[in-house]
Amino acid sequence: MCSRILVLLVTCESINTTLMHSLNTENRNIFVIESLEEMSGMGEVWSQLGSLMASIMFVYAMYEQFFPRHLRINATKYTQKFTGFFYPYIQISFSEFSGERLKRSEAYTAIRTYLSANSSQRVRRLKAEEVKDSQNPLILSMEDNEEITDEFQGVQLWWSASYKVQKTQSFSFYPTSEEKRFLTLTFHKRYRDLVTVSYIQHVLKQGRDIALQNRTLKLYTNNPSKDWSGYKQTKWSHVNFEHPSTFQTLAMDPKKKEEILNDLDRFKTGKEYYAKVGKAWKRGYLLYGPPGTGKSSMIAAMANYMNYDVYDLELTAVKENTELRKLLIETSSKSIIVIEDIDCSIDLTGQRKKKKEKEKEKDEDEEPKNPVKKAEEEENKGSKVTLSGLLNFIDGIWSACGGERIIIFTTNFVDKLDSALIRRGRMDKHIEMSYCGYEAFKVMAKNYLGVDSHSLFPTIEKLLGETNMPPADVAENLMPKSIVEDSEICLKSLIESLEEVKKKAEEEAEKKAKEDEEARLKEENEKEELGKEEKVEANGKSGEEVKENGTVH
Ligand SMILES: Nc1ncnc2c1ncn2[C@@H]1O[C@H](COP(=O)(O)OP(=O)(O)OP(=O)(O)O)[C@@H](O)[C@H]1O
Ligand SMILES: [Mg+2]
Repeated sequence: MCSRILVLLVTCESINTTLMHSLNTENRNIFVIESLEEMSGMGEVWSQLGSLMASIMFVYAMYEQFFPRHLRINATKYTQKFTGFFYPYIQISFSEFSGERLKRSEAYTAIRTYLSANSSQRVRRLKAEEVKDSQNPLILSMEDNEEITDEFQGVQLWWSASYKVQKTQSFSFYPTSEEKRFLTLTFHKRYRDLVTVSYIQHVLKQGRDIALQNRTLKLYTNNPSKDWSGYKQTKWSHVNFEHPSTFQTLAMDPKKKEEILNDLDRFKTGKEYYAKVGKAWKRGYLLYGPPGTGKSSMIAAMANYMNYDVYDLELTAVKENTELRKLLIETSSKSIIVIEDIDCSIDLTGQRKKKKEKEKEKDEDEEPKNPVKKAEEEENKGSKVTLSGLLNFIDGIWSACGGERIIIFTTNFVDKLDSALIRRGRMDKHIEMSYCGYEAFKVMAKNYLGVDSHSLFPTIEKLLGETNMPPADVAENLMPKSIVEDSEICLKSLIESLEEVKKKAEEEAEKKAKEDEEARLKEENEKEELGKEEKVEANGKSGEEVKENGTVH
């Protein structure tokens, strides 16, 4: 008995780590069962065990109390060396906080996420925690002192969660204690290289990927620069991005859709490729087309597909190029930066300038304004972002900070844009969002009405070929207006609208042809008149010449 106590005394420092794990191994179980079989009866076993425990507690308390600290440290050191001979496992611990408890360790968070994805089926005692910014508001992780067995390339590893309580050093009437949580990975020493080189990387990557998958997307918009200083300074405000548009719901030519999806896939997995060719890991899309053709819906579908945040940049609220750069630096990677209606946002063609000048003239003619209001207006007008500033924003040296970003411009009038802005390399892919074709209609009919085919489809196909109706209008017609409306009523309503649009277009075309004809006739008349006048003038001149010379031919 005495020898048992001594052995336990020597190993008591490492009892938490070693014994916990050893008890789970087969050998230890066999040892315990054999020992129990040796004992004559259960009562005897319990009484012996009780006295043994009491002795251990007593000796351990004496040891803690009276053994000098430096000797204890040495004892621990040698104990660990001693147990190292017999204990072939290595342990790595990952603390919850790194440094001076300032920042939560990213590795800890990633591992916890990885384990929570694995633990919910295997562990009996689970802890539910509320998490922010995740699609699953509750995550389940293993309770303290639980253990999960994981397998990697045929090797078994064990994860356990535990904590150490530390008394704070500060003087206080209410002494508090801090819990230092950590996760411990245990594995056989012969797999040291595999675990440290590959397994940990694998766990961290998986954990980050799961977190990315589960996070809620954000929609950011830039604040005016007067809000950038002071307490709670933020350049971007955000809300959760919950747009339901996806590539399934987006009505467009299937081939075009496929092409865009392939392009996005290539971009997402192209980190090495971009590094190899020496390009910043970003891609620009220009979406152009008439209103209501799905440009904004396409952006939302892209964000949902890529699982990227959206930064909706309102250029008119940005005063200078330097502000634009600051905003760019504050964006995170895995994001889509959007500038909608780029032609209206910035002076790209000089038109806005002209408009401004006109406005100014108009203002001058009007009565004098309240000075405060005038100052406010001046401030609002004062966007000095230039084309070169915007070009730098897109592909200047700063744009490479962070990587994995998509920049999207949308416009209704692609011809208005400066060619420097939309050249390949800046806007790598130009996507035309056009009026609703038959293929796009079929997608919408499936989404809105759940029908793949109908006897009215051929009529609609013909009418769509003869008219220009944006998908937004088609969608409006396909939406049942009451609970009793069925698909046939909706399709008929669409046909009516299409016929109306066709009639309107024909009338307009007629009107235009008439106007053109009138203009042509007017021009011809003017030319004729001019010709007549010239003739008269020429005749007059020749008469005067005759008078001057005094001769008649
Ligand atoms: N291609 C499409 N597929 C599915 N729905 C569409 C499509 N285009 C438009 N819609 C519908 O029309 C609505 C308006 O479309 P959206 O805002 O995407 O058009 P837009 O091209 O951005 O217009 P604008 O140029 O005026 O900004 C959407 O909410 C959607 O319901
Ligand atoms: Mg839009």
